[in-house]
Amino acid sequence: MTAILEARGISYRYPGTSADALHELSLQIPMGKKTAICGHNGSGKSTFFLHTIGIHKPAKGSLLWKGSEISYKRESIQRLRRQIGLVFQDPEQQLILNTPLEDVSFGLRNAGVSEQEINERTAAILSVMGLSELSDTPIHQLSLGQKKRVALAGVLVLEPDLLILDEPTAYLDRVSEQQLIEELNRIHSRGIGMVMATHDMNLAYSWADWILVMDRGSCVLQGTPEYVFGRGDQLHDLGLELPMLLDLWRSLPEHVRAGQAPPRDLAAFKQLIEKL
Ligand SMILES: Nc1ncnc2c1ncn2[C@@H]1O[C@H](COP(=O)(O)OP(=O)(O)OP(=O)(O)O)[C@@H](O)[C@H]1O
Repeated sequence: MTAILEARGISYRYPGTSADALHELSLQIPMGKKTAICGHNGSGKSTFFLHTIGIHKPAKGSLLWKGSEISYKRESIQRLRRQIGLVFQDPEQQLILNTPLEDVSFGLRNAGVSEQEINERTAAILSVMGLSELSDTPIHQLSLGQKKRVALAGVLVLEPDLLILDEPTAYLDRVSEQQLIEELNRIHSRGIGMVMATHDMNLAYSWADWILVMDRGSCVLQGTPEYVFGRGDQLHDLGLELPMLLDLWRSLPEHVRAGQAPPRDLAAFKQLIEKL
């Protein structure tokens, strides 16, 4: 497996606290895959993400981007931020201007792109994200799902090599979640690697092709969904549930499961049941 991003034994403690938020964290984000980072509240997912774009600097250990150690010098962090796009959990932290059009074009303007290209790229991404009709609507009038889309558009317009999403489906209803996942899959099919932090084990199971599990600032499990979710007892001890589909699958009689891989989505599961 080739890693696009790798943490080697990084530790970090927030000023004024008495415990490490990241503790000798080592993990690998594979190139071009859809990676889910799971772990309960406070396990260090967001803190790790903030290290990847240089908002925090590890007290110990190193981070490697495409095989080279990240130096925390100003120019290299600026370069890194053009290649790694981080979408925060709370869009309010990300959106700074008044309308989707202004906000999405801001990053391009900052990067010194010509006005004509800014207009073209902004219009294209707003259209892809279904936001064209809202492009001049004041951001404070948008729904949370719409704001999340604007934040994602603002990152995507910069054409990052790796997209990092912190709990992108948090507080979205099922329909908005489904739309967002379909959009992410379309983006992934254009060759952009993705990392998503999520508490939702059902989503991690159906969406990701690589899973990392964090606990108390360390990565305690990493591998394919089959490998990680095959360790139900360990997940249980970490306070994480097995995905519902896998649980249901395991309750089917053995002769039904024999020689078959567990279905990863509801449609595949329904097909299997219909055959019974
Ligand atoms: N600004 C901060 N100041 C002090 N401690 C912090 C700060 N942000 C996070 N922490 C602590 O660092 C640890 C890791 O938190 P972090 O937000 O990275 O976890 P997380 O896995 O992203 O959690 P969640 O799933 O709730 O978003 C927690 O113990 C948290 O209390």
